[in-house]
Amino acid sequence: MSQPWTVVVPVKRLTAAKSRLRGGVPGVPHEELALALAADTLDAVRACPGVAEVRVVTDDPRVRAMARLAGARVLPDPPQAGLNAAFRQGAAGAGGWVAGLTADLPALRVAELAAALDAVRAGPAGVRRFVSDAPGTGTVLLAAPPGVPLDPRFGPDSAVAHAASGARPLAGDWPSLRRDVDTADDLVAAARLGLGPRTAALAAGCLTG
Ligand SMILES: Nc1nc2c(ncn2[C@@H]2O[C@H](COP(=O)(O)OP(=O)(O)OP(=O)(O)O)[C@@H](O)[C@H]2O)c(=O)[nH]1
Ligand SMILES: C=C(OP(=O)(O)O)C(=O)O
Repeated sequence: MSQPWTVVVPVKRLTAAKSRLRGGVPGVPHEELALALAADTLDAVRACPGVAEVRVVTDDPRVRAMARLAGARVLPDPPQAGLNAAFRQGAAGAGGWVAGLTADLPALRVAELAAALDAVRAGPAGVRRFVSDAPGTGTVLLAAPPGVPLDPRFGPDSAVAHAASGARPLAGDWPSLRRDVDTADDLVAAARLGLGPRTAALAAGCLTG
């Protein structure tokens, strides 16, 4: 069997996470919602064939507990260093195939993640690959083959930044993987695809649109 994947999932402190979503879903406590988005994302990653290890990088005690229950290994955030440093921390020493995934994919289908990871393996040797988000400007997944540093460039316009750094986009039809949730409208779009159980239990009845 070919080498399995390590998937790195950074999660911001819940008090600061998903600030663009804050107040966007009336009646739903914001930190519970941010936690549910991450929990549903992690459940899909854990269930994905070929994923041997999930590493959650966080400083948040509730996220830490949730991630451990979900079977992930938890690493601390490098102090004040931000998202790309969190990805680097998580990827350090992984050895084999490594993917970085955002934690805001509550509609994520296991089969779509598996298909994306398979497409990375089937592609050109030695090349980093990424999956852009639904609008095409951001990144939801960045993957590196064994021996190639992940070299994350997440942040504003990260699709362009990843391409400029030599990573190549993956073109698959993976709506649930590309549906990251930054705003209330994004959550409505994710609900149309089908939310994971944690997010659905909290928010499904509170969404309009
Ligand atoms: N560990 C860690 N994770 C981060 C950090 N910044 C962002 N993330 C995570 O990276 C992923 C993508 O980030 P964003 O989509 O910008 O999420 P966010 O920063 O919570 O959202 P906004 O506050 O609205 O920008 C999410 O899973 C965040 O939880 C960080 O400094 N440390
Ligand atoms: C973190 C990213 O963006 P957003 O916050 O828009 O999801 C990104 O796409 O790299």
